[in-house]
Amino acid sequence: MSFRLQPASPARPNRCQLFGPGSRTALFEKMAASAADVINLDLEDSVAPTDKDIARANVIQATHDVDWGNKYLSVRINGLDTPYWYRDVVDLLEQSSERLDQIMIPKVGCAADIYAVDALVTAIEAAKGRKKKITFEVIIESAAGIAHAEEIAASSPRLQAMSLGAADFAASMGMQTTGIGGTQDNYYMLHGGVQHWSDPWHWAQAKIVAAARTHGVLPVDGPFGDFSDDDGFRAQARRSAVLGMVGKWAIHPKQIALSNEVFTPSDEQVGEAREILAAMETAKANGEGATVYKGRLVDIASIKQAEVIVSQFEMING
Ligand SMILES: CCC(=O)SCCNC(=O)CCNC(=O)[C@H](O)C(C)(C)COP(=O)(O)OP(=O)(O)OC[C@H]1O[C@@H](n2cnc3c(N)ncnc32)[C@H](O)[C@@H]1OP(=O)(O)O
Ligand SMILES: O=CC(=O)O
Ligand SMILES: [Mg+2]
Repeated sequence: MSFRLQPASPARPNRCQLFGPGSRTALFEKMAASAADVINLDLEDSVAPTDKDIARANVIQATHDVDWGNKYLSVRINGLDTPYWYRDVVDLLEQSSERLDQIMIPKVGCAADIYAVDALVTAIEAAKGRKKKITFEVIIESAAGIAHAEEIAASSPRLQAMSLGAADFAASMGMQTTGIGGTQDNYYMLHGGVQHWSDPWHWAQAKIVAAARTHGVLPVDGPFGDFSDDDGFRAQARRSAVLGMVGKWAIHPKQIALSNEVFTPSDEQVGEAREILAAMETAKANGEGATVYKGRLVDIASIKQAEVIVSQFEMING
């Protein structure tokens, strides 16, 4: 381990982030009643330019009127390349209730983007005497964003989560696809004349996980567009979970249960992790750093691996 210890990530469940357009107020109560851990009310790409003002007003009103229960409540503002974002921040910070937890900043390309939003948020919080410090989450969804993922992850103590936005990412990278996440037909290797599909999102996810974990930020997988494809969603989410991501977006309510299922360690995983911890307790009592569990090596690193699973499970189950 480096002299500088890896900071802990925020200890709150983030298995599913449910999105809904700020212009569709009829969805707000349904979102609040859902089983998602995080709610993302959107002012950005699911809202038409003509509806930006009304969506902003709706979302602010909903921070006062809707009972969001124990949800982590986040609002996605517009990108810093638009004329809308400053008004989003000013109105949200001046007019929303203290129920607002977080702002999601899309299309982040460098640490200075976060600095600019942080400066504005900090000034308004002070001016309005807001008691709760708003947290940030970012979307990495451009070539610049992925190139600068680490400096972005380090950019502000407000930053809690970093998502991969597969749709804008694909566009920015010039990827030849209209798919939002998931298997891409043309991304395969040939072996003995047989096609083997690979995962074009993998390297970006891995880069986000490393950047986020280095700075104590939660890495999150973004949208999976085909909400008719439960198995495809599950497969993508399972790969993300194995890579170290803590959750995934839902762009339709039917994806919530799938996400919660994948990002909650199963009884079997937790049972095995606890057995490994017990095996290592016995090893320690015997003065050993390594031992055998079910025919395989476990050692002091295995304790940390097992603790990841047990602590995820315990955090989710209170
Ligand atoms: C891709 C890049 C990104 O930026 S993704 C993030 C931004 N996008 C979004 O926020 C889109 C979020 N999703 C939606 O707007 C809708 O779910 C879309 C995909 C348009 C589908 O809506 P709709 O045609 O109403 O779906 P449906 O008839 O199958 O709905 C079934 C029941 O579920 C409800 N529902 C729908 N969407 C949500 C939602 N996001 N949150 C909570 N509830 C939702 C519908 O109202 C419907 O309810 P009911 O059964 O009639 O009571
Ligand atoms: O904002 C999300 C995306 O996939 O683009
Ligand atoms: Mg996007």
